[in-house]
Amino acid sequence: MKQYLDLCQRIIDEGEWVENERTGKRCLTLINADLTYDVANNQFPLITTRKSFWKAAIAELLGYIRGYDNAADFRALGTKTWDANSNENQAWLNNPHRKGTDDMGRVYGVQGRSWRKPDGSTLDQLRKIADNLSRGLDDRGEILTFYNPGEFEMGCLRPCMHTHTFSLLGDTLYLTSYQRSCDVPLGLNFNQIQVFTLLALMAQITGHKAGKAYHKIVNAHIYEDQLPLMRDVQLKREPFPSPRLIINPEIKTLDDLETWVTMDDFQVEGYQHHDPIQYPFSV
Ligand SMILES: Nc1nc(=O)c2c([nH]1)NC[C@@H]1CN(c3ccc(C(=O)N[C@@H](CCC(=O)O)C(=O)O)cc3)CN21
Ligand SMILES: O=c1ccn([C@H]2C[C@H](O)[C@@H](COP(=O)(O)O)O2)c(=O)[nH]1
Repeated sequence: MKQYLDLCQRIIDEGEWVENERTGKRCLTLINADLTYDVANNQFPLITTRKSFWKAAIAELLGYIRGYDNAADFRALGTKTWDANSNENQAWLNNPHRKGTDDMGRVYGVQGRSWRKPDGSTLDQLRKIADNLSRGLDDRGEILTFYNPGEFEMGCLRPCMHTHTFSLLGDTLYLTSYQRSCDVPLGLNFNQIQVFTLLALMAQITGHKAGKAYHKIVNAHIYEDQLPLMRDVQLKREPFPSPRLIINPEIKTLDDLETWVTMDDFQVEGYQHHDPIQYPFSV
């Protein structure tokens, strides 16, 4: 939690104002942030200085793992986070590749589970990683990437957290996740949970201990309409200790994640938090 608050403070102290054409809003912007999560000791990086809707963040991750391309499927899992980008951004609404209401196009999990090869067949990046790690193999290329510049125009948004690299040292699994663009008040609240949970889940289904997760962010920003709430409300609060994430031990394979897992298979213990804060969202 301290590292999150330190990053917010650093953006306020050292950030520079940058115009953003896509949203039409200015952002206070900092380049380069490194966050580390202690998955081995179950220090769940849940924001405590406001109420965090952590189930929505895990639902979003599960949707990526399943390769969903539709905001309705995300809603069925328990998150509305893709409603705006799939249905309210004019550039995407005008895009001939959009297949109708709720379509997100070829983003995130679509690339992760069915990357298109030149011969027309598809590649399942996550299945290959899960299979290798389950056999105790790290080929130094256990990389799940959603970043496919050749298909950017076929999706509603370029992926923000775009690449996850898994590494095996002995019987301990590590994760390094890269993010090109980070809405620190809203997006990072979810992305921290997702990086932590992705490592915890992959360790569990491949039969390894979880080590640390490293989260590398390039452009970390606060939108101008979020700044007063961050500076004058959230940063004035004292954090509480980290809660713990409990994952159903019956989740044992990638197939389990793809078929029967729901948000009921995740619990949080010891979550003390301050009141919610509603940050403005930019589409
Ligand atoms: N501007 C922007 N920021 C983002 O963080 C973001 C995007 N766009 N577009 C794609 C996804 C969607 N994400 C989202 C979208 C909405 C919330 C949000 O509204 N969160 C609220 C409450 C969520 C709830 O009630 O479930 C929050 O207070 O955290 C968070 C992340 C993250 N990403
Ligand atoms: O997982 C996510 C997804 C998105 N965001 C934020 C980062 C930016 O504020 C916007 C995306 O805008 P771009 O113009 O494509 O950079 O969404 C996030 O923080 N986390």
